[in-house]
Order: sequence, then structure tokens, then C-alpha cells
Amino acid sequence: MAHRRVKNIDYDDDEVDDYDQEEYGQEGEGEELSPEDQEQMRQGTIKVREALGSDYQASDKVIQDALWNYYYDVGKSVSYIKNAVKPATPKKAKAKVETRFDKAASSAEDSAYGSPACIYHESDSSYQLAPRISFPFPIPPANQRDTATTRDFFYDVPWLHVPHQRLGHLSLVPQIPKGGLLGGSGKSSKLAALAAARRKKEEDKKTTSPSVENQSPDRAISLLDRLGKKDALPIRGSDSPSKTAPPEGRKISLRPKPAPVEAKEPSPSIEEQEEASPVESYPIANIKADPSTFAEAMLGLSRGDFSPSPQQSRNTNRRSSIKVHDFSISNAFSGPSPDDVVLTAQAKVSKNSESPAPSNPVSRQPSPPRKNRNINVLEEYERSDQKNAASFVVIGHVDHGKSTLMGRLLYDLKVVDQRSIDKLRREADNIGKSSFALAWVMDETSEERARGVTVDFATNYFETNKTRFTILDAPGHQDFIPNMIAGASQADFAVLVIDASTNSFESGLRGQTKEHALLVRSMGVQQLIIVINKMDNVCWSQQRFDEISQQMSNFLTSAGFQSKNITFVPCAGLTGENVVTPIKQETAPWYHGSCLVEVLDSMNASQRAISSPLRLTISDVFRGGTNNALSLTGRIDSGSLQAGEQIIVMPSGERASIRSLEADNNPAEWAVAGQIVTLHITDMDPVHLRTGDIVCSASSPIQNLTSFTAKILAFEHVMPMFLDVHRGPLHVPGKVTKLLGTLDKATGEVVKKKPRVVPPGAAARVEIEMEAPVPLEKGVRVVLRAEGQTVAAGLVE
Ligand SMILES: Nc1nc2c(ncn2[C@@H]2O[C@H](COP(=O)(O)OP(=O)(O)OP(=O)(O)O)[C@@H](O)[C@H]2O)c(=O)[nH]1
Repeated sequence: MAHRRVKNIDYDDDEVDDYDQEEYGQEGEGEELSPEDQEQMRQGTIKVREALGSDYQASDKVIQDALWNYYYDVGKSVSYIKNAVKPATPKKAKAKVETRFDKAASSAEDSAYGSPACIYHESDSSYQLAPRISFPFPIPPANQRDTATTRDFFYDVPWLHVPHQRLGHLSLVPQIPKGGLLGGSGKSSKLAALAAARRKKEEDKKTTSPSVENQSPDRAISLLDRLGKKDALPIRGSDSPSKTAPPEGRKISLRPKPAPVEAKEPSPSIEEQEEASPVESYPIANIKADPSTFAEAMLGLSRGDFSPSPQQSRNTNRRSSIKVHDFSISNAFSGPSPDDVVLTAQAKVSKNSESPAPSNPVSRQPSPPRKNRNINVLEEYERSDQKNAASFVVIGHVDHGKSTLMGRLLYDLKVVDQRSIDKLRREADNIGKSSFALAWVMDETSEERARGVTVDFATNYFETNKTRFTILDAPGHQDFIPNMIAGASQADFAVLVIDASTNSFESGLRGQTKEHALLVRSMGVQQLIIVINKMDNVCWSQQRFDEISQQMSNFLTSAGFQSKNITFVPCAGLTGENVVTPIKQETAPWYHGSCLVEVLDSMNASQRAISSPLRLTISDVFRGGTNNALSLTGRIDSGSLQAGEQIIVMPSGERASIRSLEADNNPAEWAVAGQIVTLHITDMDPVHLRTGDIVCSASSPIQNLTSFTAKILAFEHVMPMFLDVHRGPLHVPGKVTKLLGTLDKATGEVVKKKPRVVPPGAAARVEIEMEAPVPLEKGVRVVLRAEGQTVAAGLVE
């Protein structure tokens, strides 16, 4: 199960405003295409035409505009044109299948033009279809019917002398409510049945001891009784010795009473009786409501003044039970309510069947907190033969092939099966992005797939004989650097992907290739695998590989990476060469190194701060199903945890306990630093949890700070300024308040006190204030960004 995180991406207003539409447009106007652009445009146009096929006919201009707008991206251009241009051969309209509505409409039309009339035979109360009327003139065809006059239709009805065959007979179908709430099947519900049984029980009780109510029946009720007596009395008569007595109390049931208990035949159930009772046998009831107590008081009415009018009596051929409130009942709530009756019945049923009654998941109580077994996690960890766990972040400039490479790795390692890949291929083909099928293994959201760029970092897992790996595939686009930082904050090492194609490496250097490398370094990543990708585009040229390796080595060593910690691997993610299977000698005779998966396996496991206090950075909060009300995912930065343990979440300071957990995607009892875990927790309201919060052991929580001093490495000019402080996935607005001094990068000694500005590349000690408290402590790494640019990275002192 791969947990996917997709957060709202807040664009800073400034970032959005940066693009002044007018200036942007004017800048490009009238510019000539460079020969390079012209060549790309020519090749692109051919490819787009091929992809569009004969179905879509777009002019060269449309294609070239699309290519220009999408930076010669053929896939994006094709899908844009497919949306914008209608296919040349429109799909044939399907023959319309006649629907039920059409049939009903045509039969209504038929009936309006001479359908057989319905004749009622009084003798046997039956209906019969009258023979079709034959008109002396042909009925006009359907399309001309509206020209037929009324006179034509009534040709045989002179002066209201309607011939026999055209006589109709109207009869009203009695409107009988079928029972049940708002109609329904006619069968009474269990609730109704239980309520009726309860009523009957009460009635039986009352017939043996006549109540006060019986002694003062009001006139309306007695009238109803009298009206109902004709049919109801014979049935009641067999009921009990008090059968001739007026009906008890104010409850008037117009239904026939159930068969007597003493009857030899087993008495039918209430439902059966209801079904069996002929409708006609019901007495006419008065449905006019009694005046309320308030009305009685206001108008001086008494219930005796109320009696049904003949009109009302006529319209009351319905099964109903009229209940009149009696406010004199002092113990109205003394008996069980209908709900109580149902609940008691349910409880009985569940007891008898010994199977728990199906519980409503909404009202399900979360299971009680788990007991802490106080496992000695450090001992357990040392004893366990667990594989190494390592997580790596995949970084690099946009479109250099990160997701495709990871998709290929998972596919070749059989983590993703052929069927899934085929399905992705078909889906990608459908929108003209067939080359992205492998990337879609990682890029799961529709937004990412439609745009062809990764937006948030995605997590996936695989294992080799030695190590269980977690992949954190970061977005390459500069707009999503905060998401890349969030991914990098969980990584042990990084895989930097570089597109070897002509010009791509160079444009990446100016873009995110360098920025990402600097960021991961400043976040504590020391080991780096440089994948020189898309080698198929440069015919596996050794010269190109050497050129890129040389340039990157120089840059990375100057950025603080040790050359022994950098490994270069040539790959082609799309075709899979040198990813899981080593490259063939005939393809790249000059390469004698390992393939990517072997290099991954050879990475040294980072030192884990297992015995330090627990610190886990939350990367996602979600509802983990009905059993797990609240779950969170994150990497344990230090310490360990176990099921049943009490935790505290900072900055909110709220406590919770761990009900169960998964470590590296498997159920576990405990987990240690370096592992990415999912905790299912209890006793906490989700409002207290946010991505980026820190889970700590309840005994040693981290502090919340609103200001701190940090040793920073400047990427841009740093001066007292407003910026955003990023701590993993969490970021808050803040400002640099003081520049305390510039530092010697090697020794850390102060070179200059209180400088006015820290130039790019220099190290400095600065004071920072934040608008909101952030859980921070000595040694935590932060990234400082302003206006969409990474300004500096630092270490809290
Ligand atoms: N020729 C060739 N094309 C490749 C290779 N790897 C990736 N591509 C293509 O490069 C394009 C971008 O690939 P992605 O995997 O989406 O790139 P990315 O770096 O993950 O992009 P973002 O995550 O959006 O930064 C796709 O069209 C891929 O088919 C490769 O080895 N050779």
C-alpha cells in the first residue's frame, strides 16, 4: 500500500504576480527562431502530424503554435490539438434505441388517435377494451395529424349523441395508503409491528382494568366508534368479555383486531392480517383532527363539539389510526418508548443468536487504547534480522526522467505487474502521452497525468536481497520546491537524475539540477547517486557521459559533497538499459560499472539515532478506515516507538496513544529511526494534527520556538529580510532579524561580525523570528525561501 500525499499548493501572490502578461507577450514578439529552434520545430511538426493521424486535420500554424507554447513537447501539443481541433471524420451517430419514454410517448400518441376505449360492465364489474373505432375516412399519417380538425374527430358525435362504442365509464380507484412510511410495500415495518404489538398489550391490559379515560369518552371518539362498529364489532366481539365496552382510552384503531388468543387456529401475524384484510371492510373514519388544547381554550370548544361532516365521512375510506393526545395522562413516559421496545427486541435477538448485532459504522466507538507492552525496542532491533531500511529521494530538473526511471525500476523488479503497465500504456496512448506510461506508475493523480509533471512527492517501496527501499519521487518543477523539500527531509540519500540529451543537461544546470543538489546537501544528505539518464538520446556516447560527470563533480564538491560519496551511473529509464539489467557491452563498451539497482544496494546505511528521544515528522494525516479513526505517516528521525505508547504532537502539545502501526508498509509492533511508519492513533482530535508536525515521546517533547539562531549557507544575498522558514513539510512566514557574522566554511570561526549582507556561497550566523511557533531544537535543518527562490539553508544552533 503506497500512501500518496497530495497537498494544496499555495502559490504566493508574489509568485503569481511575477508574470506580467503584457511584458511577457511583448518580449517574445517579433523574435526570430534560432536555427536550433527551427530544427526542433520542424521535427516536432512531423511528429505531431504523425501522432494526430488522418483523423485530426490541423494546420502547420496550429501545430507550431502548440509546439512553441509547450516547449516542443510533442505529447502535450498533440493532446492540446486533439482537444482544440474536431476530428475530420465525425463519428457516425448511433441509431437511436427506443427508450421506455419513447414507447410511452408513442403509445400516448396512439391512444390520442383512436386507441380502443375502455368499457365498464356493471354486471360483473369488469373492464373491457372497446373495439377500435373505424373512421369513414383514413386517419391521416402521423406527420400530418396536426392538420386534422376537431370536427374530423367528432364526426360521429352529433349534438352530444354519443354512440355506444364511444361511451366511457370513469371509476375512481380507491386511494388506499399501502402502509409503511410514505407508501412502501404495504407490509408494516418491524418497528411498526413492534409498536402494534405493544399497543395491543396495553389494550389488553386496559380492557381488564378500565381506565379513567374510558369513563369519560368524548363525543367525537364515540361517534367514530359508532361509525366503526358495523364492521369492527363482530371481530371485537370475540376478543374479550369487555368486547361490547367502548374502545379503551383515546386510542382508536380502525383496524380489525387481531384474532383472539384463545382461537384454536394459530393467530396470523399482524402483517398477514393486514395483507389479508379486505379494504372494503374498513369502517369510514373521521380524519378531521380534534381541536388542540390551545384551540379549545381559545374558542371555548370542547371535543364534543367536533363531529365529522358527511363530506368528511365520504372521503375517509382509509386505514388509519387516529391518536388523540390526552394531557391528563400523568405517567406518559412511564412505559418503554417504541424505540426502547425495538432496542430491547434487538438486544434479545443478538443475545439469542450469539452473533453481534450489526453495528452502525458511524456510531462505532473506536476500540479502546492498546496497552503498552513496554518492549525493549533497542534490544529487539538488535536481535531482529531485519533488512536494512533506506529511503532515497529522486531529484532533478523537470522532465529529466525521474518518474519514468522509478517506474522502470519498479516494473523490472516486478513490483508493478505487466497488466498494470499495459493499462497505463493504453490510458497514456488515449491522451497522446504514450511516453509517460512508466512515469504514471509514480505520478498517480489526474492533474499530474494531464500536465505531465509531478506535483507532489510520491512514495513507493521495493526491496533487494539486502535492503528495503522507500522511493520518494520529488517534483522537478521549480513551483513545487516546497514539496521536494518535504520529500528530501525524509531521505537517507538522493538520486539526482540528469538528462544527457543535447542542451537538456545545460538547461537543467541553470534550473533545478543545481538547486536540488544544494538543497539536499543542506538538509543533511551526504550520499548522492547521479543518474545520467536518456543515454539512448545520445547513442550512449562516452564523451557526453564524461563531460557531464566532470562538470557535476566540480560543482558538487564545491557544494560540500565528498567525491567518495558521489557515484555516476549511465541509464536509459525509458528503455530500461542499465537500470535493473546491466547495459550490454556492445551498447556501451566503455562502461564497466554497476547498474542502478546494484549501486542502490551498495549505499551505506546511515547512522540511526535510535537511542535519542522520539522525533517523527508527519508527512500525511488521514482516516485509516472504520477501525482506525485517525492515522498519520512519517519518518522516524530519531528514537523508537511501539504500539500502546503515549505520544505528544508538537506544536499543538496534544497527546494520543498508538493503537497499532505499520513500518515500511508492513504491520509491526515497534519501529526505529530511519523507518517510514504509519501510526493508527486514538484519543486525538484531527484538528490538532498537521503535515510537518512532530510526534515525540510524551516524556521528552520537542520545544516550540518563535525565534532561533542558525548557521546558514547562503544561495542568494541574505540580509535582514522577510522569508519563509521550511522545516521539512512545515513552513511558516518569518524574517531574518540580525546578521550576527559571516563564518569560515571550514572551521566555522567568525570572519566578520555584523555584516550588512551575506553574499551567495558564504556561511553566516543569523537570527530568525517566525510568526508562529515551530517545533525546533539544536541540529534541526531548515531551508529559507523568499519569493519562490531558495535563499539559504541552515542548521539550528
Ligand atoms: N528517450 C528517452 N526519453 C525518456 C527517458 N526517460 C524519460 N523520458 C521521457 O522524458 C519525459 C519526462 O519524463 P518524466 O519521467 O515525467 O520526467 P520527470 O523528471 O519525472 O518529470 P517531473 O517529475 O515532472 O519533474 C517523458 O516523455 C519520458 O518518456 C529515457 O531514458 N529516454
